[in-house]
Amino acid sequence: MMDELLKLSNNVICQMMMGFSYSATSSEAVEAKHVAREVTKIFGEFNVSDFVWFLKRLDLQGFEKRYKDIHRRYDALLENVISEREENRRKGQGNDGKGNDFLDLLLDVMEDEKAEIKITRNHIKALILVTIIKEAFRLHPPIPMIIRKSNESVTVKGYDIPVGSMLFVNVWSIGRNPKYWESPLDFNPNRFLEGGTLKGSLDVKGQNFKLLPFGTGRRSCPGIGMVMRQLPVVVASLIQCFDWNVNDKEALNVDEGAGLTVPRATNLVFRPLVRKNAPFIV
Ligand code: HEM
Repeated sequence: MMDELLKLSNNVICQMMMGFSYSATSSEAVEAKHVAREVTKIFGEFNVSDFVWFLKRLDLQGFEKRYKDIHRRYDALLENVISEREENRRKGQGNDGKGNDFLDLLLDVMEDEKAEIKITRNHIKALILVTIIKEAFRLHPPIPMIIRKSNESVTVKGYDIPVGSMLFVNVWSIGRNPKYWESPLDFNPNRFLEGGTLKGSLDVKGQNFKLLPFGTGRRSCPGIGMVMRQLPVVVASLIQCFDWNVNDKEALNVDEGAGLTVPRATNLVFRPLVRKNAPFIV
């Protein structure tokens, strides 16, 4: 995923991470780094209330207070990004107020009273965090095949599948199939906003069979909730704290080699340099 982001090569976190440009101040960079660290920390901590049933309603370790605090601080960072763009749109700076990038597109929909589906600021905050991630999962699902065994004989589209057959569902190929995706090889997070609205917006929870990075059904990935919360934070931190220099342009080739976990065809070797306005290492 990093290599897709690097293709868009820009030093500004939001341009790469979220598909729009925004220059974080150094205090925002520090705050983003602290929030990211707190999220990764809290995920790994043992919560006694998860294991002792009669303690379930008691928050003995103060997790709830911390979750709320992280949420508030995260929200404040995103709020800055959105309100600065709204201010620029009002002043007519940078663009003509019509969707130039992903954030403009979302604001256009939010401001459009006639839009078929209403979106709020909270929708925008959620969307700017997950939509790039979804597109990377479509093109490069970390687990390219899901496997099932038929428990009865069935016929699917004229193919007889006897009971007990091993079935391999090629998630990687579905994500690149032009029958389901327009220009499937283009990296384009906007595709998750069909026609500039949220209509038909896909999630990755296994209900939309053309996008199955976490599988589907009873055996789908139980880690999905954790991944979809942590991944944006981890990727954002890596991008925000470092400039990623690459000497060999060939290393940016995103082709994949053979293997169960879709390894890269060419090794990706970076030289990370700490960014001046984000002087902390995650
Ligand atoms: C980018 C991160 C991840 C991806 C793309 C991913 C994807 C998948 C996929 C495709 C499956 C098979 C689903 C199916 O057969 O329908 C799976 C299963 C599973 N995943 Fe993940 N996973 C990720 C992270 C995690 C994490 C963080 C955890 C644990 C905290 C986890 C735990 C599991 C387990 C236990 C299964 C087996 C479920 C079962 O067989 O019932 N995964 N994952």
